[in-house]
Amino acid sequence: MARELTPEQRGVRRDAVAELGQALRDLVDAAVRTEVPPDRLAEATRAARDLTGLLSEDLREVHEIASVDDPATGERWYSPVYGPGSPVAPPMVVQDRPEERRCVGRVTVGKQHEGPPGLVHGGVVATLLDHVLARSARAAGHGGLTASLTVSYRRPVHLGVPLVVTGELVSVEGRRATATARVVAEDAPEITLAEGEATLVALRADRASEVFARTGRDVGAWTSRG
Ligand SMILES: CCCCCCCCCC(=O)SCCNC(=O)CCNC(=O)[C@H](O)C(C)(C)COP(=O)(O)OP(=O)(O)OC[C@H]1O[C@@H](n2cnc3c(N)ncnc32)[C@H](O)[C@@H]1OP(=O)(O)O
Repeated sequence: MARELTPEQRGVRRDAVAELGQALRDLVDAAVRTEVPPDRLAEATRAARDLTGLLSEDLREVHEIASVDDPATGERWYSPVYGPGSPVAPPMVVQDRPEERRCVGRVTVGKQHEGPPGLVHGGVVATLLDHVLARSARAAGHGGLTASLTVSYRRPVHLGVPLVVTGELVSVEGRRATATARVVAEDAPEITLAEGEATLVALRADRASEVFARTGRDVGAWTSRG
């Protein structure tokens, strides 16, 4: 069952969700970096279980869209990439530039997303690329699901370094769009650390109704506009 909020209630809730999200990201960072003794870990475990109990007093079913989200535009407050409320999002801050068919993400990746020591996990790099690839197409009016994604890892991507992740819509043919993306360090933009290319396919309206039926909402953002 959808939980409808007035715009004012949604604004208040979004602020609270973002504050909790930041507190939880700080907690996750501390959890993966701590070297406190086992008795302090046990104490933290008890506190974490208490917190889970508090938040579990009212939970959404797994397909239910959050009351702070806007399914028509596709803004997700718990997105694992940019969601202000997500404890696992880096989070990337993304600016849409539809007039340039581009979007630009800024992010600094922390210890919880480490792969090789001191480096960002390759799957996380692919996730960041996937997001700006799909988003550059969406921002230009060609929303779709990622049908294929290729990633080339050119240089190691270090933790704790401000990154710029840029996606660009290259072409559109019917329901199919092609986009390219790259990751650079903010202070060395001429060196490509990783790059990606994706085919995004907009769902036919009848297929979208089927795919998103379990949300119980009208989800328009991944559907063909044609
Ligand atoms: C503001 C917030 C922004 C948020 C951004 C969110 C980013 C998230 C992006 C994702 O991660 S999406 C999640 C991962 N992707 C999926 O779950 C997709 C799963 N796959 C499918 O649902 C279907 O395979 C798909 C919708 C992609 C295609 O099914 P269709 O039945 O619509 O395809 P169809 O066979 O009719 O082909 C339509 C066109 O797409 C092309 N196509 C289909 N699959 C392809 C493929 N794998 N590679 C390349 N092209 C492909 C196909 O050739 C054809 O081209 P043409 O129209 O030119 O003939």
